[in-house]
Amino acid sequence: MTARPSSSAPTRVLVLNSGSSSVKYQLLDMRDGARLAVGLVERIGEETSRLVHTPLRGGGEKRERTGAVPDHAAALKAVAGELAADGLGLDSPELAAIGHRVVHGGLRFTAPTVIDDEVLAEIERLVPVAPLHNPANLIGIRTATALRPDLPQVAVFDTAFHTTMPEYAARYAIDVETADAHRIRRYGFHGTSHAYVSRAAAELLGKAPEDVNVIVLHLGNGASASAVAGGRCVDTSMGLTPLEGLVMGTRSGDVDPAVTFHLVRVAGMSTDEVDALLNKRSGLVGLCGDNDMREIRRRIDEGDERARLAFDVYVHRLKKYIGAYYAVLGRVDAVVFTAGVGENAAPVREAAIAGLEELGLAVDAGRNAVRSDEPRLISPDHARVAVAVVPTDEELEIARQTYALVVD
Ligand SMILES: Nc1ncnc2c1ncn2[C@@H]1O[C@H](COP(=O)(O)OP(=O)(O)O)[C@@H](O)[C@H]1O
Ligand SMILES: CC(=O)OP(=O)(O)O
Ligand SMILES: [Mg+2]
Repeated sequence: MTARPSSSAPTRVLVLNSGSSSVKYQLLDMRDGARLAVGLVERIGEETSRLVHTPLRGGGEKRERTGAVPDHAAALKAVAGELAADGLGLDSPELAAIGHRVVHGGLRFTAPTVIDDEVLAEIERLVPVAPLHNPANLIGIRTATALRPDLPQVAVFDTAFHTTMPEYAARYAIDVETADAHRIRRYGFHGTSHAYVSRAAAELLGKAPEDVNVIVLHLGNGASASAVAGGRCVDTSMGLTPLEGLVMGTRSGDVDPAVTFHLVRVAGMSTDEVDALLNKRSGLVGLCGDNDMREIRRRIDEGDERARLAFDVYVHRLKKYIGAYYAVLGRVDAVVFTAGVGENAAPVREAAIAGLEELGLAVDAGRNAVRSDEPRLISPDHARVAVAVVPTDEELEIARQTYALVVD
């Protein structure tokens, strides 16, 4: 920990990571970074919502509840109730702040920020460029503020880490005046994860972050790649919104922009319908009906051709970005896999690196098969470029940034 308060000051931080249909949360004690409770509410808005709450201190039992949770506000109230039942409630005087993941911070927010009405208004203004995420983040902030109006509420932005990108990487090749008038540029997302994982990868290599160049592949439901040179992001695959780049669970990633005009002009779809198609009915789910890589692997093992094609499209895109960012960086020290798919799906890692021996990249089958929560190398000994798996921890990183801001 960078900052240490006086012995009587509150030391706990609650982190809320509100996604489009889920809320993940962690309560941490920042004296040592220990997690006191973790949990998630998923499938918010459906009949089959599920809350899983795990207290790690205080002796409470892990609990799972199912049944409709209608919206994010209800989800957060349920979370507050679970924490209170373990004596870890939001009314605790030990709570120093609440840290919120905010997906889009535009050009203005390049660092963690204490939220006031004006910051809230700016996050709201950015809703059109993060339509699946910023509305959920706003509900999280408003609900938490209503429960503890006296506490600092801190926003930690997905976009912040990417603000170091050079202008030629951030700019789209469209008319400059139009782009500037509407603030159209590459912003990039998952930055908290890319920052945390690139630093942890340097540590795994026994080097300072300033001395290493890494390609980070964050493969969760949303997925993005980044090229990080000496600790600074120099390019990333997501753009104005979290729709561009890699193939994702339900999002298309890169498509010819003219696909949109074609669907509007020729297929007669509305703009909102195309938006929903590309964000919610594309990617793995659009290709084969499933967005969970576990299910896709199971279907492939049964000989399912559509699942095979979905996997191949996913891996092909990933391989293209590895090659592109290799070229952008010039020298690569490590290619690092993280998030749900990256940490768990050995066949994705194997297939993405296969055939890249000329680039000094290879995966050792035995190492790749190991399951672990620890950062680890999966490349063979003496490989020119390391290939690694580094579990991400966006919540810990958000807690650290939140706490550092409020104790100073
Ligand atoms: N054991 C596993 N094998 C393959 N894929 C997995 C495994 N566990 C999780 N995943 C994948 O990880 C995805 C979720 O990743 P996660 O990083 O938790 O996403 P998000 O934070 O965007 O909700 C799941 O949809 C699934 O595809
Ligand atoms: C920005 C983004 O895509 O986030 P998530 O992976 O949580 O959907
Ligand atoms: Mg995630």
